[in-house]
Amino acid sequence: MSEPESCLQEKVRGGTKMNPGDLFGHIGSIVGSLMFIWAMFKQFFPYQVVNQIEKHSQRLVTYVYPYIQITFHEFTGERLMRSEAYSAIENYLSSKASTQAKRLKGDIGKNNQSLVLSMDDHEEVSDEFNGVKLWWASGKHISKAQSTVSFHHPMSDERRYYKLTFHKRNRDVILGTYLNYVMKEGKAIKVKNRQRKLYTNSGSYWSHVVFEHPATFQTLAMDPEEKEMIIDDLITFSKSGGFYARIGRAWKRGYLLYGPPGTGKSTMIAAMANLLGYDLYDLELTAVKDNTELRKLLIETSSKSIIVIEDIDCSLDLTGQRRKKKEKEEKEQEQEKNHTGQNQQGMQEKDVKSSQVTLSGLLNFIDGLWSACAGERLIVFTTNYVEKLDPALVRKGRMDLHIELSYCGFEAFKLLAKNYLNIDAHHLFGTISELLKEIKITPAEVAEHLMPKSASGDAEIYLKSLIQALELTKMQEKVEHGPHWTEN
Ligand SMILES: Nc1ncnc2c1ncn2[C@@H]1O[C@H](COP(=O)(O)OP(=O)(O)OP(=O)(O)O)[C@@H](O)[C@H]1O
Repeated sequence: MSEPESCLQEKVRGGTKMNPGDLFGHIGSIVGSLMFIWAMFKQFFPYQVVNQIEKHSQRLVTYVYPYIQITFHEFTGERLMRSEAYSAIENYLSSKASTQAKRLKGDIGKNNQSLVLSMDDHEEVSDEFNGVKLWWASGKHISKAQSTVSFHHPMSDERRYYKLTFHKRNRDVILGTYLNYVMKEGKAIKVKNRQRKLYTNSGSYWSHVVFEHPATFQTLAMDPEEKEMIIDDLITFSKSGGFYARIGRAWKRGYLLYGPPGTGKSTMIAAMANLLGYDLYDLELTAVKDNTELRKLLIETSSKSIIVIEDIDCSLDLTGQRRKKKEKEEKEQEQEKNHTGQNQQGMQEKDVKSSQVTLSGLLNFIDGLWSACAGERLIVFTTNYVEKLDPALVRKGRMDLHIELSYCGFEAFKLLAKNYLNIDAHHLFGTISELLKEIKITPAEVAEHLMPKSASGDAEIYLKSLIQALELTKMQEKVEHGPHWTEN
């Protein structure tokens, strides 16, 4: 028999297009009818003849219909839950549908921005896996029994399905690997397209909004090599589920971002979330009462998420209880000296005790319980003062990567100029390059100068404004450091 493609050519019968699923279904029903007739009449034939006929008819059936079909229904179970397999297949087929199917269905995606296309009912697309060709057809049953009952819900009696057709010689490949592959890919596409969320905690409860920060690594101004290294690290992490499972470690990674305010720490976190398609949990530690609440919050975070604790040095008494004790003693001495300050003192004490989350509570969670949570998670701490942090918090293994975000260098400036002014070169770049070698300015400040103030603004105006600011800072520093101050 020739390859199935020839059978699968569009057939127009009585004006309706026939897909391979229908075609094979049709052949199947003819074969079924013949079998039925044979069952009725075979008693009139001698035993040997029956044996011979059955042997040959079996061969004939196999010869005529060498394909296997698997149907995946949209709704399954008694409560008609939407099948995960169906939705994974739908996602998997969406890209194939847009290039192959002649009739497509369009819908607005969950992020309300992109149009999502899928194949319309009774359409068909082909696929190839390890050299094996197969076909997916979409279809729908309309239940007649329900159509009168569900008058108010005209769509509720439609049952959609996908039908997979493949040659029986490929059974092992399809059932063994292909279907797993489709499920995995389909779920990955779903994760990529899902609407991501930004969670924040008030006390021990998370609330969320849609996360739509536009930052990407492309727009993040920093040393290009370091940026490449970070992107590599993140992508490697996100693909290393198998590796972490094999070595028996929790699939987590810790990042410490440090640097002065306005150097892009928060922007980088948003870029990380956008790169990996993860949700963001912005954990406000000062709002968490104690370690029990902290544990509850962290356990509730979902897989594929970044948990962020910003300004960790301000959120936690990082030098442990000792400093607290010392402060308390000092305050007590002061209190003894000054009885009139009693009320105020009480209030300050209350502040110190308002959050009883401790460093050890946080570390215990990162090292211990955390490991029991399935799925991948990044934990990111940020600080403006890395030197203030307790070494226990930042030691390797807990914080796998320490990333310094620093003042704006010339490379970072060029990227900002490209982003904000859409220029790659300018005669003032040389002056700026020289000034940036001497003056510390944050990318946030540079961005402020380059931000177009009018629709017709000339790039030169903004670059000159930046040069002015840099020269002013240079003069101020000279004044502050006296006449002997030398530029470094
Ligand atoms: N490296 C950078 N690349 C591009 N834009 C930047 C960068 N750094 C800062 N910016 C701009 O400055 C603004 C403030 O930056 P951001 O909040 O990321 O800094 P930060 O280091 O997190 O500051 P803080 O320590 O005060 O939280 C951002 O909205 C962004 O537009």
